[in-house]
Amino acid sequence: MSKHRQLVIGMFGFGVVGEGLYKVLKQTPSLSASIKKVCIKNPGKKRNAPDELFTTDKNDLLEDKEINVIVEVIDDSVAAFEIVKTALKNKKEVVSSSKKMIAEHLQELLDLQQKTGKSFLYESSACASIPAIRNLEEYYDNDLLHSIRAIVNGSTNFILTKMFDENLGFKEALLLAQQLGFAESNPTLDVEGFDALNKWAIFLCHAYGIITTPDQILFTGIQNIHKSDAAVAKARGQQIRLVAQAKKLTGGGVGAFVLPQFVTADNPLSFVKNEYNGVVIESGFADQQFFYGKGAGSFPTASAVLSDLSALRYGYKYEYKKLYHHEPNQLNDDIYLKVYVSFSDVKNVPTEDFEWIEQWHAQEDRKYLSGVIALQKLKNSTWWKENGTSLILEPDPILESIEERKLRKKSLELAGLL
Ligand SMILES: NC(=O)C1=CN([C@@H]2O[C@H](COP(=O)(O)OP(=O)(O)OC[C@H]3O[C@@H](n4cnc5c(N)ncnc54)[C@H](OP(=O)(O)O)[C@@H]3O)[C@@H](O)[C@H]2O)C=CC1
Ligand SMILES: N[C@@H](CC=O)C(=O)O
Repeated sequence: MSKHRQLVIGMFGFGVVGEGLYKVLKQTPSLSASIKKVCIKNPGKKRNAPDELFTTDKNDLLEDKEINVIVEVIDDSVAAFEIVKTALKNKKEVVSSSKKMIAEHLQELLDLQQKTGKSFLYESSACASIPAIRNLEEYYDNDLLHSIRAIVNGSTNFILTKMFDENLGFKEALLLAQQLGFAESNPTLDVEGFDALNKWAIFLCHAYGIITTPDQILFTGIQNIHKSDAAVAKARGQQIRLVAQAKKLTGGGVGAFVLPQFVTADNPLSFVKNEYNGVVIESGFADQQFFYGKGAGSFPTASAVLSDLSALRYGYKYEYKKLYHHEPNQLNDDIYLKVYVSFSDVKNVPTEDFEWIEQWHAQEDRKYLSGVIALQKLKNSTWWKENGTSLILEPDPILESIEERKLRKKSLELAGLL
């Protein structure tokens, strides 16, 4: 693709992101990109654009030879995959925001890119305005990426901020997130952690060359966080955030999960509020780096789509360097997690599953404990998301081995001190 190539865009979707891109493109004439046609679902809706721009026939875009780029920003992951597949097969470049679709079809999408040789870019799909994917792909093109911790869902971060900093109720906060265009059409995807999980599957591919499906990663959302948990966080001088985490393990592989976590005041994620996202990277020689920006909303998301369009003019493609040019990593679930669990009845908590329990607290109607449990045990059970039980990771939650602690315990027992 030459530097001066005109981008003729066929866009699917004219909602929060699509309309945002339409407005943003109008203000960016230097890009030499124009939207020729927009395919939407409901023809009866009033649109802030000329009627003749719209169609409900996908072939008006997919079969139009003049259209060389398809922008797919719809809220239906099944239809989105069909659109992207056909567009690539029809030799069009594609830009997409649909993280659910991408995470669920990563391998097929990789194969299609190899087969068709066409670009498929999706910077806006994870952390919206933060250029995280391209940085992981290009800048951290080595094996020194020790860990990534990130807030990748704007809606849940917005809800936590409104509830715990501004005393709004959960429903009120969620409604606001919906009205502001941050939440998914099905907000359960945000609240119960699916959206963060999908984004994390995309990050794992670009950071570590791991191709996984969302069902292989331990996760939950913010649905079970209780008022008493917020009180505990406050008393400790900490914040609760929904954190996605991945860490290269000394024994090999990468430990990864998406769970609520207590973050200490010195953790950069503690000041990420509202719909903002944040990504903390620990790497070999640079030590710690922090990326921060809006993770949801019309213009912030459109800005990332715009950047992908701009990259297309220069023929940019993801090379999936960690996957194709390095030894790809594997997920490794053989780790232990330091967890806080709050509950109303201890019979709902299998305390025998814990390696050890460090703290017990019994308040009037709500109790909590802090202890260490194997990640596998959480993955193979559901007690920690049922019966109003709330599980939150402690700060710095990963233990790669518990052997040392076990040995210490054994020697204390032998010395008669336990
Ligand atoms: N909102 C955000 O902050 C962000 C959203 N995303 C992702 O971007 C995508 C779009 O999100 P958003 O704009 O918020 O969603 P909206 O619900 O605001 O808009 C969805 C749009 O998709 C259209 N649509 C749905 N199904 C079809 C179909 N089969 N063919 C053509 N058009 C269709 C709808 O048409 P109609 O108007 O006729 O109903 C609507 O215009 C989603 O995948 C979302 O996860 C990614 C990052 C941030
Ligand atoms: N629903 C998503 C939108 C952006 O990806 C979020 O809240 O982060």
